[in-house]
Amino acid sequence: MCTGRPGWLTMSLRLGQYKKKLHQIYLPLMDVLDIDTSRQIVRVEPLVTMGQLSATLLSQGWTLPVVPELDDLTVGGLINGTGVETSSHIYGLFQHICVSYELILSDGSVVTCTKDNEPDLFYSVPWAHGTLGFLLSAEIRIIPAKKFVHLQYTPTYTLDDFIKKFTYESTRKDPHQFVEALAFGPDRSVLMVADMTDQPDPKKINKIGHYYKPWFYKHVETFLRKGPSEEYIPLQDYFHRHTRSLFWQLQYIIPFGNNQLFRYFLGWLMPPKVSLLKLTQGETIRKLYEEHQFIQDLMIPLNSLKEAIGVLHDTVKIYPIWLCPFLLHADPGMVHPQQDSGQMYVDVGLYGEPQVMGYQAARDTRKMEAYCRKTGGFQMLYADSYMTKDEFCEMFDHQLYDKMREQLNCKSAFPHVYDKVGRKTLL
Ligand SMILES: Cc1cc2nc3c(=O)[nH]c(=O)nc-3n(C[C@H](O)[C@H](O)[C@H](O)COP(=O)(O)OP(=O)(O)OC[C@H]3O[C@@H](n4cnc5c(N)ncnc54)[C@H](O)[C@@H]3O)c2cc1C
Ligand SMILES: NC(=O)C1=CN([C@@H]2O[C@H](COP(=O)(O)OP(=O)(O)OC[C@H]3O[C@@H](n4cnc5c(N)ncnc54)[C@H](OP(=O)(O)O)[C@@H]3O)[C@@H](O)[C@H]2O)C=CC1
Ligand SMILES: CC(C)=CCC[C@@H](C)[C@H]1CC[C@H]2C3=C(CC[C@]12C)[C@@]1(C)CC[C@H](O)C[C@@H]1CC3
Repeated sequence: MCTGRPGWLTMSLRLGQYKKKLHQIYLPLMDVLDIDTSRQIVRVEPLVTMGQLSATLLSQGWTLPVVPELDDLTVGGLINGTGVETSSHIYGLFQHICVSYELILSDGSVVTCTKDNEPDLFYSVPWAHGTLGFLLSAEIRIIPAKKFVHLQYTPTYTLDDFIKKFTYESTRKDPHQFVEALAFGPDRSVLMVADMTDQPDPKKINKIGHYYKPWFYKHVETFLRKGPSEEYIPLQDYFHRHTRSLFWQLQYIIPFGNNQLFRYFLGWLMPPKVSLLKLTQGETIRKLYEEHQFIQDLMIPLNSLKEAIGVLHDTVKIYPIWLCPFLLHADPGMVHPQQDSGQMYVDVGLYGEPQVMGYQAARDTRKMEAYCRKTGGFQMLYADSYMTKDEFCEMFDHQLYDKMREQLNCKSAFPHVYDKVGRKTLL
């Protein structure tokens, strides 16, 4: 079985060809069920999207501690896959802000698991991609929101200076609420730290969410020339700052999309729905993307970042690179740090056309996957994974997952996670 959500509607690169062979279960569950401000918990159904949830919560003065960026990401996808954002250096991944999951298992029974009640199930759901049961609802933590974020930009001009500042901001004892960086070259980066506030300086307010405003990453790049700066951005605009340009993917789809005239006259049409692009894609465009675009997030220990930037420069040379630190909690499950306590990792996001000569998608992605395993890191599974099953099992800890698959009679009910996300099975 798998969910009946069509592959073109999802925010992953794949079209979900496995769905054709499996029995599809339709789960039209798209409601925000309850906002309990005394417990600071929101209860939601799996098809609730980030755009929908953040708008609902913000109107009441609340927000999720981790708001993954793109509007159409769903709670179900983020729990059964994973989610990360610029507050993750404090709170961890999307799974770490979840308190309970209500699931329907292969035998039709409904169970609610938390870290204290059915902990094995609770810890094995994230990253399992719906191969242990179907999610019916989840309880997620909420925190008070403010109206603006105070965002400070610091350009750096050497890799060493960048690594020093980024590591400091990611690991300091009194951290800023949001930490992010964009690397525009091996030696040119802009570090961004931000905090929520209700008292913006009116002269420094920048409503970056307006359709006619420059794409956010282009705006950030200007600080390499202008030097350090600060501004106040409405919180909702901040949460969805990379949505309008799909990070920097829109430049390949609409190369003139950031042109001032285009933005003023037609900017309100942006971004095109990812689902519409997927639905209308066609085989030629799909192949072009597969062969000429490298879209991957590598989640590696922070102390490997300097080396990783060098390796990525030699292997794919794609800029900007999205850098987002996150705390990997020492919980059981598919991903955990190599030490007994939480460890700071960094999501290294590459979304673009490799600028190296002779790039070959399968060969070079496998090279990056091998490098990722070597550092003790892992790959985000919305993207294409070219690993063999043995390599996949080396990257993701299958101990608890295998135990739960056995215990819950999953083997005849759901495919193995590798068979859902592995590129080889789609060829
Ligand atoms: C574009 C869009 C934006 C949205 N934005 C928001 C938002 O900002 N905030 C928010 O909270 N929600 C939002 N939603 C979700 C919306 O609130 C829900 O879809 C809502 O349930 C729609 O109500 P409806 O009357 O159309 O119900 P329907 O879509 O008809 O039904 C909703 C659910 O209730 C079930 N249901 C219906 N009747 C019964 C019955 N008699 N017994 C048992 N179950 C039943 C259906 O199976 C379905 O699961 C949005 C949805 C869309 C499509
Ligand atoms: N900032 C971020 O963190 C970003 C994250 N992403 C990634 O995008 C993906 C989320 O996209 P989205 O379109 O929301 O999700 P998808 O529909 O792509 O779902 C992702 C996986 O979760 C499973 N799943 C979804 N809902 C349920 C459910 N109710 N019960 C059981 N399994 C379920 C799906 O199973 P099935 O195949 O059976 O449908 C699928 O394997 C995640 O993998 C995430 O990591 C992408 C961009 C940014
Ligand atoms: C911030 C994190 C962790 C990830 C961001 C990933 C996004 C940049 C990609 C997620 C889904 C991707 C898709 C495309 C572009 C890049 C993403 C938005 C396309 C729109 C590219 C054009 C194709 O025709 C369809 C793709 C669908 C998925």
